[in-house]
Amino acid sequence: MTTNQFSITTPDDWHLHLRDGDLLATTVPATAAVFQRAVIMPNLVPPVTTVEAATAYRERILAQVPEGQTFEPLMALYLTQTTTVETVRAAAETPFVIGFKLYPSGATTNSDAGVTDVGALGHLFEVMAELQVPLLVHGEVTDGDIDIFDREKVFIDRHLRPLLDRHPSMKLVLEHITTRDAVEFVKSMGTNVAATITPQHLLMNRNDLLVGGVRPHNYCLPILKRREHQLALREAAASGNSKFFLGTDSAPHAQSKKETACGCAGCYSAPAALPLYAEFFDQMGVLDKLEGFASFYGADFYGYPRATTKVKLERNSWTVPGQVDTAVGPMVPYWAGQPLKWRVAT
Ligand SMILES: NC(=O)N[C@@H](CC(=O)O)C(=O)O
Ligand SMILES: [Zn+2]
Ligand SMILES: [Zn+2]
Repeated sequence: MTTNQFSITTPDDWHLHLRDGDLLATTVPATAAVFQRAVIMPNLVPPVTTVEAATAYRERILAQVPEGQTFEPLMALYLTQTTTVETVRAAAETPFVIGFKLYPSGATTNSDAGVTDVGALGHLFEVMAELQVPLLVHGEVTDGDIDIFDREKVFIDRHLRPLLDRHPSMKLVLEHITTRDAVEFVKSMGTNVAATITPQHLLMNRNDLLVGGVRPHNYCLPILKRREHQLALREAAASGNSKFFLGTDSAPHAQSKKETACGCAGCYSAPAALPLYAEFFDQMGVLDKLEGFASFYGADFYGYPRATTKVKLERNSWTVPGQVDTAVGPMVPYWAGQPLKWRVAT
């Protein structure tokens, strides 16, 4: 690798929100420009709960892929209290359905239809484990008496440990991890348990949310944690441990919905996703570890072939735009107005 440019296998984004309707004209090209595949989150209104709904949503996404690009959306189905075993079996038979997403009800954006009683879904988990259908988890409890900074750790202890005790072969991805507790939990489990990490949780901690004024564009869920947790995530990603891989959790909301008295959670990182991760690996002095994290470990975990094309990164500083115009109004991307050292060469 030379110091000023290098190529990696085309990466995949294992956790992405594209939304729907007119916004797809912005979000799909932004990700398709750099990523080969992405796991498309199902938290639409209404949520994507069936193979039929996922098939229709996937068609709407594919209609926005620019000419000449080969972007592949992998659809996650929204797990609810009334998901049936037949739907699990149908998911297993549909190649572009990657698995089920578990949102605790009320935990995050558009999660009202989420799970209220994890313990009552054992019959589904049994079939998922048997058929090796992955379970993707937003790991936070929602109880009003649990502090927002403790919600991930409590979810792991209260729900994930018992779930994996009962279904030890379950293929499970703990999404957008934010704590040392999550890093240690994932490391302590077998190769069937992995985690995604976002750029914001690698590059920031809660000071970046709250010091010197509240910064709504750094507000996402699970919320940024204290620095000690950030350091544990940085160590995990930079170590080259294949249990930890790229999932941006790019989650666009209109500027007017972020800069308001009760702002939405989510960072729109897609316009700068790969340069943001490159910034992190560069900070750690391990740019050579970017490719495994971004392009190999997720594909290997899920059992997809690694991409066969490459993308080139060059050291050529640029500034993330302050605003992106979309059909639903302006959006402020994550890292807006700040410099990044690396860019994707076109
Ligand atoms: N991460 C977020 O803060 N928001 C996501 C939902 C999610 O991934 O929890 C969104 O859909 O806006
Ligand atoms: Zn989430
Ligand atoms: Zn998400």
